Amino acid sequence: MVAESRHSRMVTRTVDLRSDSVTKPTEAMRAAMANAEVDDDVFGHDPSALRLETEMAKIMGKEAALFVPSGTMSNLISVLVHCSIRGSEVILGNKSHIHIYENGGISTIGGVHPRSVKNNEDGTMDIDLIEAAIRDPRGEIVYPTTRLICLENSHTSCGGRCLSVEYTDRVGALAKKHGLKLHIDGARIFNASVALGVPVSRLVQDADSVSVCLSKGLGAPVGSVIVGSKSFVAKARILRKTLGGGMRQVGVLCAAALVAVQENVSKLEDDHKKAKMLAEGLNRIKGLRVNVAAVETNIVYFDVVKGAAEKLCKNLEQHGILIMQESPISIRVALHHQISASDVQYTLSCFKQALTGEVQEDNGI
Ligand SMILES: Cc1ncc(COP(=O)(O)O)c(C=O)c1O
Ligand SMILES: C[C@@H](O)[C@H](N)C(=O)O
Repeated sequence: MVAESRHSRMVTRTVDLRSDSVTKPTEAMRAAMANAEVDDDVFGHDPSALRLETEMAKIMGKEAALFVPSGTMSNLISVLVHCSIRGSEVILGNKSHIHIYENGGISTIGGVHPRSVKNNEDGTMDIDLIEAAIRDPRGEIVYPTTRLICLENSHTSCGGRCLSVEYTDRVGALAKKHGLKLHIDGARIFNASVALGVPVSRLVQDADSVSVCLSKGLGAPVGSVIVGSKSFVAKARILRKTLGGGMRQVGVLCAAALVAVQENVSKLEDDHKKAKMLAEGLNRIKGLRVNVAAVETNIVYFDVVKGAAEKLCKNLEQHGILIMQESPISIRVALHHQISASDVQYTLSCFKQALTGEVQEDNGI
């Protein structure tokens, strides 16, 4: 515990807003892990993995599903299955997680060429710019071959903004028109579904594959799931093994994930409300700038007007507030089911103290 100077409060709690990937397994998840029915999943016999995959395929409205150790691996496998022929190209957002935060794996491991299109502030890419990025087959002597379009919903780097079902359907229609496949990085697709009030299966209806993170807002300790057609998932299973992602008694993890899916989807709306509450509070603090209207789910980006984001993060850490610096002037916070309304109020008081010197006692409730 970091002792504060006598002019301010002792640190009374830790509020971890670095990401929604930081949650700890609940008691129910730990019990499920301890009692999980397991077998060898490489042989396709782990009953808890099969149960989770069956449930996720049903929820997402797809034929099949595959448990994968991480969202990065599930995106990589999905792109590589769709782009299995050398010289393939994928159209994706210039701010997409696949393009920015996955070590360029689709190229360095998969040999797939990325063709980035500018992301708008709302996470979309202009449909006409996507169509313009599709390679003309007549130029095959010099061009890669476009085989896939990737969307991200909700969009992490665009502040957790949601792609509408209408937009997704239009991109799906464009992909079909050109004989392309559509993959959705749905790390937070349940957040988008809840925020839009659209069933998750409808939101991904036109997608040939979806990567769903169980370890983000759903709160599972580990893992993602790929959903798609039976033939797609069969190929994904082989590639998962190739990449070293085939695991043995993985039911221990899948049992926790099943609890997460059953218990935490209903908590996402509350995460969004707390994110909005935090954004509104931060926007009232002199020295911070927040686009409150852009907060649609559990992620909030904001600017430190005087550009001292690193100093502010360090100051807040001394009060037990953990946040993610995005740039010299911007910060990101992500709400999750283990952040209470009281934590939000405590966080706001710590920001206020750090920026204005005003100290408020933490009443701890
Ligand atoms: C949109 C998006 N896709 C994929 C990932 C990768 O997930 P993982 O961290 O499990 O590899 C993340 C990480 O949070 C993400 O935000
Ligand atoms: C930082 C990023 O890679 C991670 N996916 C997150 O949103 O926390």
